[in-house]
Amino acid sequence: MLRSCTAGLRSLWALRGGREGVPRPSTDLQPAPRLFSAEKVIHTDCALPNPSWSKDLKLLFDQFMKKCEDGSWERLPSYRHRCAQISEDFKNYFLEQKPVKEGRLSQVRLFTRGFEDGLGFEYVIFKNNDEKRTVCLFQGGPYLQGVPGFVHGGAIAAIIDTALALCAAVPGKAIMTANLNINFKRPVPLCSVVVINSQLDKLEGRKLFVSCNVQSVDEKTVYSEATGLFIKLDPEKKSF
Ligand SMILES: CCCCC/C=C\C/C=C\CCCCCCCC(=O)SCCNC(=O)CCNC(=O)[C@H](O)C(C)(C)COP(=O)(O)OP(=O)(O)OC[C@H]1O[C@@H](n2cnc3c(N)ncnc32)[C@H](O)[C@@H]1OP(=O)(O)O
Repeated sequence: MLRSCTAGLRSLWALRGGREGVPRPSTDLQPAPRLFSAEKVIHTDCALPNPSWSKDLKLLFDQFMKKCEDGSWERLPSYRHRCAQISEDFKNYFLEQKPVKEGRLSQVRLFTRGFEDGLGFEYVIFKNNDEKRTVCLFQGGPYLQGVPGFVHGGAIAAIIDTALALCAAVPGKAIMTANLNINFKRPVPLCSVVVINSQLDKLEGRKLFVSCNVQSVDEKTVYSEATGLFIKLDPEKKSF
């Protein structure tokens, strides 16, 4: 399975010219890339199928897109580079936030979107606002290997953190992970597809308590279980 995955990815890499910044092939769902002249950054929604997606991932994606039709679920777009609104939300909380030199701004990438198609994190998150839960469909590519043949625990933690953050996210508010607890129960095979079901368990002042499980597509295997605590940042504390 791993061999076919890497062979497919090699031809994909060649197809894409094997270089950074090449936009994904367009699909009906994909918005036209926007080019910001100041930073020359292409904003492409990465939470859409690309040729590296396995049959399982595409099938599940289609099933969830159907659930979106009545408005109960929504697909959350995801961008490799800076998202203006999120930057705006966080800007209010950080004093003189210039951790990255102006010239390197175009290199900044969301960690989980920092790999070429199919090599790292391929995922899409769907949210049900009424039920306060999200479902993340995740395929961990060959660059995420830890123990041979399996996804690195740090990569699993990163995708869990992302899934939980988006479950806890409050529009227009900045939140950060304060605590993340993971029980790794079974190793996740590289290039397989797993489903991360997250839910908001409790809201207590600025604290958002969330939890999730990571399951196989057939729901027979529970790979991990996790809980997270996210804190809404306090504008009064503006001290970072
Ligand atoms: C997260 C982004 C979501 C945005 C989504 C929108 C669009 C999508 C775009 C991209 C998706 C990206 C998703 C990526 C997610 C990645 C998230 C991260 O990894 S964040 C990075 C890791 N986290 C940090 O670096 C945080 C470091 N810590 C802090 O900065 C601070 O500690 C704090 C968490 C900000 C809290 O500090 P603050 O001063 O504001 O709070 P208090 O200390 O006063 O605490 C308030 C309250 O909470 C309790 N608390 C705090 N920490 C803990 C803890 N670790 N365990 C338990 N309880 C804790 C504290 O006791 C207080 O409780 P009470 O009020 O009852 O006294």
